[in-house]
Amino acid sequence: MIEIRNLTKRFGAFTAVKNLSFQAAPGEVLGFLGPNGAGKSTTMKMVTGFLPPTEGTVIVCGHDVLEDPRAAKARIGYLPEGAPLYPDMTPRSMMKFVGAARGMSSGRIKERMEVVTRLVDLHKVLDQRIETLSKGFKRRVGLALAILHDPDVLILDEPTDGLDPNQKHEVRQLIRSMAKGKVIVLSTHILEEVEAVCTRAMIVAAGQVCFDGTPAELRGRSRYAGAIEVAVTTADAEGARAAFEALASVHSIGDQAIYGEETRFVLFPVNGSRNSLLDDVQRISTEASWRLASLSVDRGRMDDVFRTVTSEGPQGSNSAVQPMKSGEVA
Ligand SMILES: Nc1ncnc2c1ncn2[C@@H]1O[C@H](COP(=O)(O)OP(=O)(O)OP(=O)(O)O)[C@@H](O)[C@H]1O
Repeated sequence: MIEIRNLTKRFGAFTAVKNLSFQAAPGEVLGFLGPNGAGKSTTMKMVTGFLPPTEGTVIVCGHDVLEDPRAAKARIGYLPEGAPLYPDMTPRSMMKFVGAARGMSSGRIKERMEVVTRLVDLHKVLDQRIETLSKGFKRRVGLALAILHDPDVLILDEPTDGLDPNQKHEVRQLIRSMAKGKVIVLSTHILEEVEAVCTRAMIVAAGQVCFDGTPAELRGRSRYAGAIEVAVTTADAEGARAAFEALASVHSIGDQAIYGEETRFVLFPVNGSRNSLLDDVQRISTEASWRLASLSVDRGRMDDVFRTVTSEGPQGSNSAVQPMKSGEVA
């Protein structure tokens, strides 16, 4: 369990993190999102005891990071941004070095190295100099070092940054496989990553929490959540649009875009009438001279809600997101 109370960090006159409070329990994978400079790394450094807060308290598994740093740090595994490593060492020698620095016995280091090497799949490169490894393997070495002492809390600063899609997939799988019984906090700029890996999403902007909920709740805040996307042949677009506009279940028509032979519309339903809108669209398409090429319900768009949430400011000060009227520009 980690508990963060009223955490603040000031650099001179600039406040990077403002009065941040949250708790995370074992089993939670908390995705920390936010624009550049939001204060994510600064928060992670304070949680791991690498940076003293200006104000506030961090409790890790019952230990105050400032008052009892050794006990707290023994429970934390930290993958810093960029995963700094010693380029001349090999993964094997670096694991031994870090294990010894953490006060682990040689027997325990050996036992954990076997487990960790298997977990992050390092066998092939165990004795290769780190500077000659690919980015993906370097990140795996960073993860191996972070989990070597089997910590209860894992703090991962942009764990998939700079990795190719396959490597991202592997690291995400690894994080998910480690989540049971641990608290994992990871920062990322990739909204899909939060859905793929996290049980909880927290968005910070200008050092303050703007959103705290599940990834599904985050997506659900999008004005597109529940909107209906339809496609018709471009030659029929004008007639179809007029028919959609005439429906009582349509609140407004959003983006209209041409993709090859097809034109797609986003139809926003009048509050509470998504099912009627679905029925209406299907009915008029069978009655009309044109046919639907596709019809789908939008689950909400992460990038859209991220923009809205981060521009609205701290949690509690924001209002519900409303669909726009026809003709308004997204
Ligand atoms: N040592 C420092 N001295 C002065 N300002 C700092 C220091 N460290 C961070 N900052 C500032 O604090 C703010 C928050 O930085 P931080 O690195 O925590 O942001 P971030 O959310 O992790 O950003 P990114 O997504 O770009 O990694 C930034 O404006 C940064 O310039």
